[in-house]
Amino acid sequence: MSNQSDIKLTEVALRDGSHAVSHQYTVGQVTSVAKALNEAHVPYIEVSHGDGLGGSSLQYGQSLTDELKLIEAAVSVTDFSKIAVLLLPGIGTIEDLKKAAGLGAKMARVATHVTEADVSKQHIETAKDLGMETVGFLMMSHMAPASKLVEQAKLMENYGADTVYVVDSAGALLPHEVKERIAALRQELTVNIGFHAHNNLSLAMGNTLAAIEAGATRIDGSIRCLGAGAGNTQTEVLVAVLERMGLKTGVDLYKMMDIAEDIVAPILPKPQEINRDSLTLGYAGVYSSFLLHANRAAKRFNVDSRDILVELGRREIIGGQEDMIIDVAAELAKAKAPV
Ligand SMILES: C[C@H](O)CC(=O)C(=O)O
Ligand SMILES: [Mn+2]
Repeated sequence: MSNQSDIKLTEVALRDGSHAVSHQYTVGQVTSVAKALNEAHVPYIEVSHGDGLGGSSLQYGQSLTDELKLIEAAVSVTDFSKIAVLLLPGIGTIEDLKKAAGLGAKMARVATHVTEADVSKQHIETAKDLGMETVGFLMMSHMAPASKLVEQAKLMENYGADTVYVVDSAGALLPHEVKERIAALRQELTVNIGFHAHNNLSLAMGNTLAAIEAGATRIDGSIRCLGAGAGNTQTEVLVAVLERMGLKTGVDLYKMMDIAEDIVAPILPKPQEINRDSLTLGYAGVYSSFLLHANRAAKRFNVDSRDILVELGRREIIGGQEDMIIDVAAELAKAKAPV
């Protein structure tokens, strides 16, 4: 196991978890969660629409509250934790980034599909100019071999990313595949390497430990598993596991347990669990944030959401192609209609 004792956690419930609450976060909820996470000394708290800045739309899901208000609220109650924002070029813009920085966001995480890192250049460079810490976030990392990931990660490193993440958006990676990817990045890059898991195959914790063993020092978690699909690596559990391993996070375990139980659990519309739909995301290799949309399409077209997800996986549909969920559901409905 790595002898690194400085694992820096980013809590993503107020961003990735936005999918799980159908993008309905209120200022009150974000304020109470961010304030408590700050008191627990979580280094980074990500706040944005689930699909990043500018994500509120019919295509990605409309937010109840303007995300800039949520960012402002989180910044106003944090004096230890740094507020991070996610930006997917093409969904969010440089202007969105400037507004978030103006409100006090200190970290920009620029996310692209695993083979499209070149579109992150101007966003990473602008974030640097704004004085933000920068992260390159390579989504759907199961869709590319380690050699491709290295090539793409190097682009982000050259643009000025301080950290590059392997992002298992579908929760489809197996531990040996995580290890191979992180080890390759660790060998070829000089910047920090991070890992973001989804628990759809119940592998988020195992994969996270594999990533740490291979050299990752920046890890994402969602408290009470409040993330897309079956959620991410459960942050409070990770803090406990790392402490048992002698790896320091600086995060207060008891406080995290209390936040999970007393503040986050009451926010959840239903407990975060691996059910037939989230399991299918991991099994079929589908972007976790598609779950909400696939469920809605399944109801609308009276088809099995698993069939939609498996077909999306077969077609290798990726983030940004959410309109294909409706197409696939309509096609499945047509195929099963009596002639
Ligand atoms: C926009 C995505 O939801 C980012 C993410 O958390 C992932 O790919 O996983
Ligand atoms: Mn995610």
